[in-house]
Amino acid sequence: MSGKFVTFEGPDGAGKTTVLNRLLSNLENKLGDRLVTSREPGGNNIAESIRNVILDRENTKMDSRTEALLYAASRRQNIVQTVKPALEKQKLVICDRFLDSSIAYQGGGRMIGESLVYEMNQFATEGFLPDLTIYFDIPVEVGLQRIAKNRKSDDIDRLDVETIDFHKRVHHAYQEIVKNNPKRVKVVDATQSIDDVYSDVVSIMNKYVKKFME
Ligand SMILES: Nc1ncnc2c1ncn2[C@@H]1O[C@H](COP(=O)(O)OP(=O)(O)O)[C@@H](O)[C@H]1O
Ligand SMILES: Cc1cn([C@H]2C[C@H](O)[C@@H](COP(=O)(O)OP(=O)(O)O)O2)c(=O)[nH]c1=O
Repeated sequence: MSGKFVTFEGPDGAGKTTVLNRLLSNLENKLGDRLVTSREPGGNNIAESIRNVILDRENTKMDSRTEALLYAASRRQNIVQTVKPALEKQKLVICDRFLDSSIAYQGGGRMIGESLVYEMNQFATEGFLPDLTIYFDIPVEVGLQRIAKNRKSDDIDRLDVETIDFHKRVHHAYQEIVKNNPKRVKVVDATQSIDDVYSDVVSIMNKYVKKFME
């Protein structure tokens, strides 16, 4: 497979979606159908159906391990149906969140434990990892303030109502992922202006997935 698989990671409110949308609209012109985008949970019909179950505000009784399994199921479908077929056709695949989100949110946030969540996900991923992960680094409070400032109340999902401690555990788990995967995970300072974050992301892409950026 000589395509490239790039994932965006970070706490809620870090600005991933904002920067990703800008990047994608620029890359679409250049790459056309050599660019494939996805997101987790979701990315195709089956995985989007799983997403709706996970994020449904009515599902207050969802057990942490049920949730972790559903994320892994969505991931499996994303890999098999969307990501790998595109990589086999030498495309660039950019995905909003991937395995690191499960390690951080279910492993850290929900306290299942990072290594247990990692092990469980091996069934879904068979060891498959991104070529490059761009991590949006931001203090928990700043991310949450951004969300609070900009979101309408009917836009709030089950995970947005988690406690500050939950988000701090997620953040801490992400820091560990960054520390333990220096080759794969590149960090951007997400507290900067949108323009500066965007330009840092483009610099990283220019360096690590050069052939799609020229
Ligand atoms: N660099 C930035 N500075 C200030 N506000 C930002 C920045 N990036 C994003 N935002 C705003 O913060 C909110 C969350 O951004 P979003 O891109 O949805 O984050 P994420 O997808 O990481 O959860 C949005 O309302 C967005 O307009
Ligand atoms: C992929 C994934 C996401 N999540 C969470 C992180 C987000 O809060 C939520 C996805 O919702 P989404 O609205 O896509 O959030 P964002 O714009 O911040 O990416 O799901 C997990 O808890 N585990 C996972 O494995």
